[in-house]
Amino acid sequence: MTTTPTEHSPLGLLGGTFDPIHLGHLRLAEEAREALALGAVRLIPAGQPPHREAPSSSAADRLAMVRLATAGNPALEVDDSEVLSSAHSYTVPTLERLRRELGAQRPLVLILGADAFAGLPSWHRWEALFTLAHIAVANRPGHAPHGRRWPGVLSAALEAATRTRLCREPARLAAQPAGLVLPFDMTPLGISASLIRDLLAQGSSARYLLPDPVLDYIGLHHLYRRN
Ligand SMILES: Nc1ncnc2c1ncn2[C@@H]1O[C@H](COP(=O)(O)OP(=O)(O)OP(=O)(O)O)[C@@H](O)[C@H]1O
Ligand SMILES: O=C(O)c1ccc[n+]([C@@H]2O[C@H](COP(=O)([O-])O)[C@@H](O)[C@H]2O)c1
Repeated sequence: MTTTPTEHSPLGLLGGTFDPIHLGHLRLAEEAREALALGAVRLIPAGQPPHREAPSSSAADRLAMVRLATAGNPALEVDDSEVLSSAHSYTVPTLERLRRELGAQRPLVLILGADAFAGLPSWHRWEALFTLAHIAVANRPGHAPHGRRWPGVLSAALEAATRTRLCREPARLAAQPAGLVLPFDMTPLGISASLIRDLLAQGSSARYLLPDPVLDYIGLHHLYRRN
């Protein structure tokens, strides 16, 4: 049985550097929304992402591309708070702000690819994430193993934090505001922003890896060219 999402349904949160946004991100948001009966998914472009080099394109360009990619889909919202801030984009303070905005009871679901999930123990105040949101983890080709293969593969700290929270039934996400970890399967897409940046830097086509309006924006603004 499928449930119709309402404004009280769990809200999905998809953070990313989005340098640039691509179809892997959009299918991740769409498939999470559908599989987990989310009311909407809020995309949160990072301003200054921690734990990686500064993005190639500016915050303003990455935000503009996220807006172009999500235009016309009311189920995809854009949160510009991180990208407009000069502070490092740490996820726990962002979730604390969303909790103040949305209240203590609204189920929030942080959506991560398997690679991002595997790196969680290096995040700022990472254990607080579980008190603020559920975490939904999607498979990603070429990255950390997924779901049933987690035991013995995740770091000991992450496995210990996950063990008692592991959940296989999406309907449970709506019954509490935070605290569950749910692996889910999406169409495997071997698309990454770095692949797209590399293709564009060498003058190759990136068409059909990202939405046409985003590719047009990249061309118009001469982004990701080697020179
Ligand atoms: N093809 C994909 N399949 C599943 N998850 C993805 C995919 N691409 C990105 N994600 C997830 O989206 C989130 C944001 O990713 P990010 O903006 O860093 O994109 P990226 O393609 O990984 O970028 P880069 O190649 O620059 O590292 C992360 O949780 C990441 O795991
Ligand atoms: O809070 C942290 O310490 C932290 C460390 C690494 C990544 N994140 C967030 O995870 C999301 C995906 O990061 P990235 O680097 O894969 O684009 C993005 O929203 C980042 O702000 C957050």
